[in-house]
Amino acid sequence: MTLSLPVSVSETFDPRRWRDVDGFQLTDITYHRGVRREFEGDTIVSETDLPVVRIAFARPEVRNAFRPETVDELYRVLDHARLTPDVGAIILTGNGPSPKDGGWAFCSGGDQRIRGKDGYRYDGGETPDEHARTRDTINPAKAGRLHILEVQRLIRTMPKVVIAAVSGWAAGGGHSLNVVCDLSIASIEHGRFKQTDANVGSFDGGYGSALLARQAGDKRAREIFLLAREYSAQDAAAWGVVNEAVPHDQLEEKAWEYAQIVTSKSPQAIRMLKFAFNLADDGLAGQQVFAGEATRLAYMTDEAAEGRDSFLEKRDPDWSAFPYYA
Ligand SMILES: CC(C)(COP(=O)(O)OP(=O)(O)OC[C@H]1O[C@@H](n2cnc3c(N)ncnc32)[C@H](O)[C@@H]1OP(=O)(O)O)[C@@H](O)C(=O)NCCC(=O)NCCSC(=O)c1cc(O)c2ccccc2c1O
Repeated sequence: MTLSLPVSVSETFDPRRWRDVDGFQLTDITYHRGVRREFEGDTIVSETDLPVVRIAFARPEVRNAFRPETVDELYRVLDHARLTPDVGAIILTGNGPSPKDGGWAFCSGGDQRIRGKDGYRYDGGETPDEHARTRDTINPAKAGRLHILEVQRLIRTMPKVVIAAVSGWAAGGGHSLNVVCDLSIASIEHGRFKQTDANVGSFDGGYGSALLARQAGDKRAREIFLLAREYSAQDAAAWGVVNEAVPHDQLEEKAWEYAQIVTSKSPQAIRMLKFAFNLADDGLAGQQVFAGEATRLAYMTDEAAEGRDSFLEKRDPDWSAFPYYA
């Protein structure tokens, strides 16, 4: 098999670092697996998978706004990453720039052109030009969707670290996505933040606002939502909404570095830490996720094996080897 570099999907994308992930028909999202390649001259002689994937919004013409199809694809690839046992870190970013005006975006939230009364609508239009799609071409038989919230929950509860690389605008539901990621890096030149929900009659009253208050403090979070003013990547770093602001041409390099560091650590320790950070804010749902990992750890002990074996062997369990620790 001849090995080759993937097609470039963004000015920030380094094809030498990534391979396409097979088996997906994607239009609104791109999905790549990190690799280490060895070359002989220009020829790739070997390719080894690394424990990181890159997932990106691919609608730069509309500042990477999401429609239901985008959310479906995003959920599918995130869940694939979650289920891939040798992947430990996910970089979430926005491809760009826009071919229309050169603007950059991480994600500008729900696509307002296809917002119905009950949520965002699948496009039932026949037109091949997706940018000509309007509310008039919406298939009324399809239910309105707000399922970006399901994506938020998946990011929050997956036992892997999700790193936002904010390549441009993080607005509305895109702002909330950055908030819910575990770690964030923003482009100094193009990273811009604005929580526009109240401008368009929307409100993320869940993670998007509550976690923001955790990160930036209550008054600042109220300011961000209630005044809906633009703020910079440097402000975002100073306020705790991102971990670092870096030059645009180093954005994905820095995200890659974070991913390499995270995946050099103990997978068990990383998932226990992520779930421990979530636990208090996520209430019983957070306790359930954390406790699930504790159960997995317990299953690995001889004590738990004795419980299972005694049942299967139809005998009383012998707990004598297992002390009541103080
Ligand atoms: C993001 C901007 C501040 C960028 O401004 P800029 O001046 O750089 O660019 P333009 O405004 O000229 O945009 C270029 C081009 O893109 C189109 N576009 C941008 N954003 C969207 C969008 N969200 N939907 C549709 N189209 C968009 C824009 O119209 C231009 O197209 P042309 O054809 O004219 O070239 C600025 O663009 C902006 O403010 N965008 C809107 C941000 C916004 O309000 N987003 C929605 C917030 S609500 C939301 O996301 C949301 C979704 C959910 O599913 C929820 C579920 C449950 C609870 C809450 C939810 C929620 O809040």
